[in-house]
Amino acid sequence: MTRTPYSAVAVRDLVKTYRTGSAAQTVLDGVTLAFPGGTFTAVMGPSGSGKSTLLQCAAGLDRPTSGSVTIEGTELSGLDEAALTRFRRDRLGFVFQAYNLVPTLTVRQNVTLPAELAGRRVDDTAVRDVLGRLGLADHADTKPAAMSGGQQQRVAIARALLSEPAVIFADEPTGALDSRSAAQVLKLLRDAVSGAGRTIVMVTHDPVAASVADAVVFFADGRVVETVIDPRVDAVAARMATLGAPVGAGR
Ligand SMILES: Nc1ncnc2c1ncn2[C@@H]1O[C@H](COP(=O)(O)OP(=O)(O)OP(=O)(O)O)[C@@H](O)[C@H]1O
Repeated sequence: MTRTPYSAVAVRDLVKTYRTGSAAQTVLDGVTLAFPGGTFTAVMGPSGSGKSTLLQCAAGLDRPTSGSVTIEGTELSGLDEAALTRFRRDRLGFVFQAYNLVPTLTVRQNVTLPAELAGRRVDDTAVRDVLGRLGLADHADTKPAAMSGGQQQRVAIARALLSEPAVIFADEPTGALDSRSAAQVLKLLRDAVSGAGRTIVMVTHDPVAASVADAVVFFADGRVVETVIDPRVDAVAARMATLGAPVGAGR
């Protein structure tokens, strides 16, 4: 059966303006994008072009100045702060460059924390299954400080996957990793889309990471300049070069 594509995340006419004193900077300048359900999209562009701001607004971590964000049919501007926090916790997963693990908690405690905060029962079998799939079966009782960057990022992915989120937002998830760990992390994200039907939106500077996605959205000066479907590493690198971005920055 062919699945009908739908927009898991849709942003419309998104504008974000920052004011410092009397100066105003428009960081998102009327962005309209749809991220289809069950797909993996990379967002690329020069430093300062607005990628992280887009991700933060699309994920309900920041409010746009104007425009709308709809996730799985829910319009975020209609939610007050408490409802937005609940929505993020229940429906979204996050993976950041800085893994954001709690250092005093074990791997098992870290990955079950969002569910526990949400008052949901955590199924032990599901925890074991996810840790096993991510190659962390022997680390359930380890604390993050005793793990490599690649392992810590896999814990962050396990934490994101355990809540069975509709959408996973990732900001430079491989930015701090060596190429071997980065490849493992990208494969796990790819499998979450191809195997489990998750939707992923990932900001990256790395053409290799972007080539794992189904599509790349290129940003410049707060606007979408191009979308490439089935991206290849060389084509992505070439497009980034024309946008004046240093390719593979941060790696
Ligand atoms: N809270 C804030 N207050 C003021 N300006 C901000 C704030 N957050 C971001 N900016 C500005 O918005 C612009 C876009 O930032 P953003 O982080 O979205 O870019 P980016 O494309 O993700 O960059 P990078 O690739 O370097 O991470 C930058 O000029 C930044 O200084």
